[in-house]
Amino acid sequence: MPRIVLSSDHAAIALRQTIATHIAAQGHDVVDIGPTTPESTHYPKHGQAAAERVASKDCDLGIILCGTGQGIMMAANKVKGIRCGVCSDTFSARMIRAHNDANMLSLGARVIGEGLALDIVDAFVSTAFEGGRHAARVNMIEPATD
Ligand SMILES: O=C(CO)[C@H](O)[C@H](O)[C@H](O)COP(=O)(O)O
Repeated sequence: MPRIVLSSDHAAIALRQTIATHIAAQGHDVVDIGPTTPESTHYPKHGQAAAERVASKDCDLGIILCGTGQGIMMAANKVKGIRCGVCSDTFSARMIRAHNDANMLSLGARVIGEGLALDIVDAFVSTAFEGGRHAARVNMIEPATD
């Protein structure tokens, strides 16, 4: 089971906590780095903090949320080694794993409801990268450093 880091800004605390409970019940090792209090905060620092957990390989995957999912995704993708996509449908959630080897998923808590969010999360965490022809393309996004 992958170890999964979660983070959000103030716009998505309740949905993030629901997702954390959901994937923990599936047996995933969940690292929820908050925040837990509802004060307004700044999505870039939360996106970057989660991305650094994934980039350092402390965690295998990351799930981040803000109001739209867009700003926190932009921040996460600035961290070397991160491939993060915003998803509002399950097909995209499967494809960003299968074809793009995305290691982070971003969700918009003001865009989608809880049921769809959990389905998207399930699609993301249960899909493996297909490799093959997709590997060369993913390598063009960012050359491997290992
Ligand atoms: O959606 C967002 C960025 O893409 C974030 O949730 C922002 O925090 C949002 O824009 C904040 O809006 P708010 O009116 O300050 O809650």
